[in-house]
Amino acid sequence: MDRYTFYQGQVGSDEDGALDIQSDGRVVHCTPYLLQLGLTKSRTSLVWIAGPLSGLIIHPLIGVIADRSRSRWGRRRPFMLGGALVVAFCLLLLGWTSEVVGWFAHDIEKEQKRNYTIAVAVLAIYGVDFAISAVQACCRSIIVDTLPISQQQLGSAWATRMQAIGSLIAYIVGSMDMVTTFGTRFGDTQFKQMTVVAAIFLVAAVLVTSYSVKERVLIAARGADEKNGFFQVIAQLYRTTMDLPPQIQAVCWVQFWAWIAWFPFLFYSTTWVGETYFRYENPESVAKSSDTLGDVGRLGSLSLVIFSSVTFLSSVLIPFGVRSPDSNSKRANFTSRPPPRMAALLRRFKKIRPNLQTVWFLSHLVFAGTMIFAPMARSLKFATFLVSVCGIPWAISGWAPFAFMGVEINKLALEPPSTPLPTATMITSTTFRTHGYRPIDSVERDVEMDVLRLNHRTGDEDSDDESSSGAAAGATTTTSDIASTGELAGIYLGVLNVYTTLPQFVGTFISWIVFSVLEPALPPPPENDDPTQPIQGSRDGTWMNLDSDGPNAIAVCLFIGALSALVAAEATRRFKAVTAVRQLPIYD
Ligand SMILES: OC[C@H]1O[C@H](O[C@H]2O[C@H](CO)[C@@H](O)[C@H](O)[C@H]2O)[C@H](O)[C@@H](O)[C@@H]1O
Repeated sequence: MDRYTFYQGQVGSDEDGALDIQSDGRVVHCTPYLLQLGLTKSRTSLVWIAGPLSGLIIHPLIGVIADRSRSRWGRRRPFMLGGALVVAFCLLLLGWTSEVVGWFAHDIEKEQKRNYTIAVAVLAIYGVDFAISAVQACCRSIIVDTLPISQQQLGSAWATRMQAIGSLIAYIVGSMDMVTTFGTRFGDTQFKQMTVVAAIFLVAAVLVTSYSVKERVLIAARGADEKNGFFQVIAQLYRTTMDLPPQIQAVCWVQFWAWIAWFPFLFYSTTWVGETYFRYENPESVAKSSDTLGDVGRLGSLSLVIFSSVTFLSSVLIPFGVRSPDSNSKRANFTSRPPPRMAALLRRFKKIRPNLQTVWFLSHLVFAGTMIFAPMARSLKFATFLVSVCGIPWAISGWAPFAFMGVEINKLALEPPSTPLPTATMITSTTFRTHGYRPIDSVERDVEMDVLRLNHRTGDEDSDDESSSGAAAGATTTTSDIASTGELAGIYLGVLNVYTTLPQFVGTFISWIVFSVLEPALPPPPENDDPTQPIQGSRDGTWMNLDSDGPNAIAVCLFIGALSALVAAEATRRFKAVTAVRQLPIYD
């Protein structure tokens, strides 16, 4: 990997790491917090629907709006920064909800104050989720926008690495006793301090990215005559979703089936690991424990730490052993000159390296082959082992679809439009680092000189100076050698996110059916009358099925997920069949 990829890939994905700190933290720590504020357990699920809802609505909407944005600060940065500030504000509001409500509502009844506090906390969570979707949409698009096609795979791999680091930091921060370590300067509870850490990480990462990444200013987009109103945006989204290019459609379908597979794993694996221990290995310990729910969580958390570590290691190591989707390019094949003895070995290794489609295909099989054993797990060790192995396919599933989308989206910008469009895409680059932002009128003055050559630049040119670019018009080049414009990155990644979030609703529905059929008599874990006290597990285990001979609903959900992963594998195989490195003519 060269400096360019490292730099752009890493900073372009830094905020993904920060995102994961906040999103993992919210799942592990927010539910007890909301319960403590007095929200009933059944209603917490209505709160967590904010995640998929925002991904379904906000991610694609911001994608389209940012694609069309002609801001002098670039198309993605204003949304990233604005979104990050809203997230930071909402996170702090979430941490200090009781205090904030106390400032505004003095003379009201305790019960009413409690209701206001819950309402503000829930609003803050929705604020976090909706704003984070905007940040997520833009930080994913900026990778597609800025990296050349040949480096899309590496850029996505770095994003996955940063996410994995973010998850690990979240677990470490969450397991530290922060109040004892740092005192009460940043809040008098662990939860408050975690919101401060998450807010600082996110804003810092977005600032670093905004400062470092060269973003292009859009001067006039294809179809620039179209209005930018709400209905036009929705119409464009609808048209694009209904008329996806086949390659992108194929990636979206893989994602759809893969997320039906991942949904039960991501939502229930922690509980499943803990439950396996109490149900099959040591049922007597339920009677001894005064906090079964907490014990289940602790056992599950350990498995998640191992899972995250495996994900991190896989995301660091696996990309070295995988051929890029556009391995024809000079850049994709570039490696620094190794010592002669190593050279032959490396050449042989490069020849046998599988490509990304194969690795993605195998990752679904590994997930399926692992989770198919879930109904047979009878010990904590085996359940933890199964969860840990899934860290490998999880690393690949966070990387492969975005790498393919990055390549395909940028190839699209190079293809001749099927219908003549009113204006050309005109984008010029701008950066904080080298010369700061130019006023928009000066940008407009030199548009014609440098902008129209954008699609002709080769991926090997890092320079800001676009006038030095240009293959001869009419020549033929491989798509991989061409720099990206990411013209429609926002909208296509938004559509991919629709295919990521819809299966989460399907997954919720499947789980609901399975739980209703297999464990209908079980009440939910008991709620606590005193919200300031930790949740107590039931001594007789009534919320947990301790019948070791009966069907295990979570394991069945995981098994269904494994079957869906097999469908995802087949969809990946088909995608592989239609993927071929194309030779595109360069056109003016
Ligand atoms: O429904 C919750 C969220 O689900 C997706 O995000 C999660 O998966 C991503 C990998 O595809 C990962 O990058 C992210 O950190 C996870 O939270 C979806 O992309 C989100 O829009 C949605 O809110």
